[in-house]
Amino acid sequence: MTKKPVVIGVAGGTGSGKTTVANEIYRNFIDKSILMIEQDAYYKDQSHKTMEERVQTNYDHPLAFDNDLLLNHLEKLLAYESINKPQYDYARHTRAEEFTIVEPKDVIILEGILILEDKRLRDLMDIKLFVDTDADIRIIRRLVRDIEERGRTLDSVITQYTSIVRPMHLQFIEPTKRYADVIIPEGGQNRVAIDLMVTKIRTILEEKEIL
Ligand SMILES: Nc1ncnc2c1ncn2[C@@H]1O[C@H](COP(=O)(O)OP(=O)(O)O)[C@@H](O)[C@H]1O
Ligand SMILES: Nc1ccn([C@@H]2O[C@H](COP(=O)(O)O)[C@@H](O)[C@H]2O)c(=O)n1
Repeated sequence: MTKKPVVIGVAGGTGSGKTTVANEIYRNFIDKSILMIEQDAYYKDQSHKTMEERVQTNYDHPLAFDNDLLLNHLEKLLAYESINKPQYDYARHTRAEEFTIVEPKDVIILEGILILEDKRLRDLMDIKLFVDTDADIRIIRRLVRDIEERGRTLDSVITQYTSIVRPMHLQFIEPTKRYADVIIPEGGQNRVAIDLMVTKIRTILEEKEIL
């Protein structure tokens, strides 16, 4: 059997706990070969646009992402080739000049709001997870995070959430739950779900004769 990495997709709404879940899984394999790819790193480059134009972008629509590049990078990692992963700057709403060189690993965690929306990405995943957290909790988490870490103001988070994030979530993100193999309520605090996932990933690695 040809050796091929295991791909775990972690989807869910903004603030649902995707990154926390992905980090928890990652932590359990730190001794093994594991890497993380954030779909956010593949937001389309907007360096040619003015700041005023960038602020108007709908970042919760499938077309905001360069999924062709993401797909190309995943295919390389699946062939055990390294990639130059883009870096994203939330405050400037565009890609940074620098790249991160990512070396191939046996387990790939792909995390992002719309990773289950694109069939090409879904088809590469061995396990598809959807982190399901109530909208009121998600907006509270997002408010705190975006102001502390992503350079946004209270006003901009509220306006963006009501006019774009919420409607896009209902139209594009929530419906992808149907593609998930496992729905994880409450994200990173859900120890049972994390442990089950880690066990399942180990089983797949054994089946693929990677472990
Ligand atoms: N179960 C939890 N309880 C409290 N805070 C949490 C929990 N899960 C995540 N957070 C916090 O909420 C914010 C968003 O979580 P994160 O995992 O980044 O979500 P996502 O990647 O889905 O946007 C972060 O600041 C994180 O520390
Ligand atoms: N320039 C940007 C780019 C993205 N966003 C928001 O990020 C959210 C996705 O990231 P999570 O970690 O929350 O999953 C998404 O809802 C975008 O609205 C942004 O505000 N500005």
